[in-house]
Amino acid sequence: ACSNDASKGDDKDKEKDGGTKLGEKTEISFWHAMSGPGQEALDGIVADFNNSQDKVVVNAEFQGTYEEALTKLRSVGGTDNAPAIMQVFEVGTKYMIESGFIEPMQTFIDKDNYDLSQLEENILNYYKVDGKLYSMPFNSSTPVMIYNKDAFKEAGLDPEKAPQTFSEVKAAAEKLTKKDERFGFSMLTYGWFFEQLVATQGGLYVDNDNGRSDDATKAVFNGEEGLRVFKFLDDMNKAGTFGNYGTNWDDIRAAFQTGKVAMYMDSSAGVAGAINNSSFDVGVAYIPYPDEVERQGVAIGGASLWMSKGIGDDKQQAAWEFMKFLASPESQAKWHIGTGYFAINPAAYEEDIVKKEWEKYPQFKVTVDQLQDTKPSFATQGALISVFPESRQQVVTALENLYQGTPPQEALDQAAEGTDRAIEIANKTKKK
Ligand SMILES: O=P(O)(O)OC[C@H](O)CO
Repeated sequence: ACSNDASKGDDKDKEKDGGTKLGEKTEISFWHAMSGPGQEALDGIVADFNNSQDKVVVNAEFQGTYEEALTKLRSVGGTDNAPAIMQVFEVGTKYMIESGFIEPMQTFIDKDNYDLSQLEENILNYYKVDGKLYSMPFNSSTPVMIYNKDAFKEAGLDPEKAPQTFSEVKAAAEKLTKKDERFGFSMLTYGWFFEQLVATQGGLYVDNDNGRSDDATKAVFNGEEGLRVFKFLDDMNKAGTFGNYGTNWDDIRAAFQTGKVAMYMDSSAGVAGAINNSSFDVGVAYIPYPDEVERQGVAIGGASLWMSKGIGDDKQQAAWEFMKFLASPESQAKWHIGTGYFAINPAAYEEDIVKKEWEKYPQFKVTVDQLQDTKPSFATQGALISVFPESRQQVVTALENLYQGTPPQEALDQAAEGTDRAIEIANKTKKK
């Protein structure tokens, strides 16, 4: 929670939550997990909001990665130390809904008659559960494949034509690999990319329509779609064309930007950084898919904003005002060009600053096209599981094991079994 001189000695104005009431002003805290260009852009928009009016002060506080931020939140959720607003990654959605410490966003949407139709439908579809919006979409991304166009030219590949299928990527990776100098392809050891490579084949992650028709009871990502992904990675790893940079985003991004890797998977939120920090031409492409299937598209990634329950009307109203400001076309235009995250409000794409940026960097538009080309289905809607963060960790371990030599099916099955156990425990606890 915040404190400053103006609030000292005025304890009766202190309300519980991450904020303090300062005379006429309501001060609230906003926990987020944005670093790098995301933090810079976010701080700018928060300052815009604070300067745009004199009733509310928002304090943006960085809490580490999505995983770290959620862990911290779990320890203070529902207490006086909880922030008024928290950013939680998309796979925390079901956990948050069931947490008991949030105020559903729908309450404010209904009260305010807020026009949801101004927001991107694909994004709302991800976050709507039983027709209700529990959190406010904010930073939405999809994965993309980013590549070094100069390296393509040098290897005799067409820099304007990125490889699309698994076999095309593998063949390009062969050509791009230079012993002791450069790997052809890489992917962060992160479950999100695996989830997306399964979804683009129309594959489900868990049963019950990806946990959307009923609570999931079982992982199904170890079927043929998941296996194709693990084999794809295994083939390149064995061929020496795959660079393993572990689990840290900064490491893989640095490897790309210093020319040690020619193609890699990133979030669309990594596009601005890749372009600005590389001394070569950067290409952005759709994520690859297996040759034998039809591409289905991608699921929404990123995070949404949640409001704490029990923090008093003033704080909640202040949080709602800020969320509406964030969703405006002006804020979303700044956010999109500063990061590569989508504009959750597509009217932002009509803003001059976006049009100019797209002319200069057509790479940004690829991310929007990929989302708009996506075929809606339970697969591309993304899975809903209360233990998703735990399941992701299982997939990380499976990928690590794969790179160490565990056969693809075996590595995958272990992750599926681990996920099943976590689901079973969660479902039992819920029933009690
Ligand atoms: O890095 P982001 O914000 O694009 O998010 C990626 C994943 O969706 C996080 O769960």
